[in-house]
Amino acid sequence: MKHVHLLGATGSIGVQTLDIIRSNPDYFRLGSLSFGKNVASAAEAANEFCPPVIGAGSLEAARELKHLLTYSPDIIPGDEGLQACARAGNRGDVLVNAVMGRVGLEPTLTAMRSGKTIAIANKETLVTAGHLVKQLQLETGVDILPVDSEHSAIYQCLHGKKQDVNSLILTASGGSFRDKSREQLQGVTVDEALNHPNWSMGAKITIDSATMMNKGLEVIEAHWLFDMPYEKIDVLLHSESIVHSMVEYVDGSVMAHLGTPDMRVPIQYALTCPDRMPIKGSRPLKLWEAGTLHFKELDLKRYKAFELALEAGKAGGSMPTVLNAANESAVDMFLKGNITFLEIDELVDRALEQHERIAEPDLEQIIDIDRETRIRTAAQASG
Ligand SMILES: NC(=O)C1=CN([C@@H]2O[C@H](COP(=O)(O)OP(=O)(O)OC[C@H]3O[C@@H](n4cnc5c(N)ncnc54)[C@H](OP(=O)(O)O)[C@@H]3O)[C@@H](O)[C@H]2O)C=CC1
Ligand SMILES: CC(=O)[C@@H](O)[C@H](O)COP(=O)(O)O
Ligand SMILES: [Mn+2]
Repeated sequence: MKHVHLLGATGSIGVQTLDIIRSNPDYFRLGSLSFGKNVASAAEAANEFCPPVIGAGSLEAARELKHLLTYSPDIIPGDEGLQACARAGNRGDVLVNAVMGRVGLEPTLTAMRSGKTIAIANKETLVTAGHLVKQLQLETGVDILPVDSEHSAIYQCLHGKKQDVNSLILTASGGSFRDKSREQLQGVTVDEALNHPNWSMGAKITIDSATMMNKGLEVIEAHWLFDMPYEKIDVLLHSESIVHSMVEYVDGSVMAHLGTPDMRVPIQYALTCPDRMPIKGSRPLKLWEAGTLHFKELDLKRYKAFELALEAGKAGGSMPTVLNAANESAVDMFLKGNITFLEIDELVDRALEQHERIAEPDLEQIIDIDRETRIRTAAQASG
């Protein structure tokens, strides 16, 4: 029996993780869950799985939840709630980090210190402080397993090997505006941006896919997860999202991972690997139904956010922290209708330009830089 602790249980990845736990009651038990604001969904999940520890986004959410529960778990509000989930249970348990944003950083570090395996969907944590996560992984020896579809694909293609690799090739769908030129992005709406061609995901990552920031964040994520220099990480446009990513080896062989776009596959693999289990309701890939698969080189001028992310990743130090904080802040403002789609890139660009790079920021510095960048980005948008 594997005990799973789930950060972000009410989100897109969280709900699909619960689906896997529900389908395999003999293999998995929920040790704790966290949620932000969605009290109704959290109550439903809690009453079904009865985890003894629950992290709530706020005191108000914690109070509301208590009235809806049919049992009496420990309910801890605020960031301390995420930390309580990260500490709950025993060494060897798994923490599925499916919370959105850099708020996932501290609980990841706490869960690692408490000896948990980390199944990480929360890419913002690795972008913000990849070097700290990596350092702690060396100290604790815990496993960090990818949930993000591209990274799960690469993990499976690498098959435990790191040598003899020419390059990691991440595929990118192109997002909701892939058929538009940069000029045509003037005046696009939030609803249009949220209309991803292949995946149904949370709002923030869907906007990141539309700007192509998502792929930039994923390159940085791959750098840390697979210990791979940026020169050996490529991105290829692939409109069908069937080839989830590839590894090219020194003899020219290319290993690819294929499947229908269904996040339950990488989520479950992170929980069962190296074993595999069937997934109820998941459609196996029929290549003849898919027909032709398309691949195209990425135009950096079209996807400015991707270029900014790549530069920040290569510059290292505190630059990726700034990239992520400015992007989270800008995407939030776009979703609220306060800035235009094209202003997202502009605000991230400005934040990076204004920042004086720190080579090896510690946790305290990272938290400060993250906070200051968000404040500055919001001020610049309204100024
Ligand atoms: N969705 C997908 O298919 C994929 C997602 N990812 C990554 O996984 C992560 C989650 O994405 P996704 O599931 O789409 O996101 P969602 O927006 O659907 O869900 C986010 C979850 O995090 C919670 N949350 C958000 N902000 C806070 C906060 N400040 N404090 C506590 N909890 C919070 C939300 O709670 P509530 O809703 O209750 O407010 C919700 O449970 C992201 O990092 C994303 O990049 C990676 C690959 C694919
Ligand atoms: C499902 C998943 O892993 C997302 O990160 C997905 O990759 C987004 O698609 P694109 O960023 O390629 O549009
Ligand atoms: Mn992805």
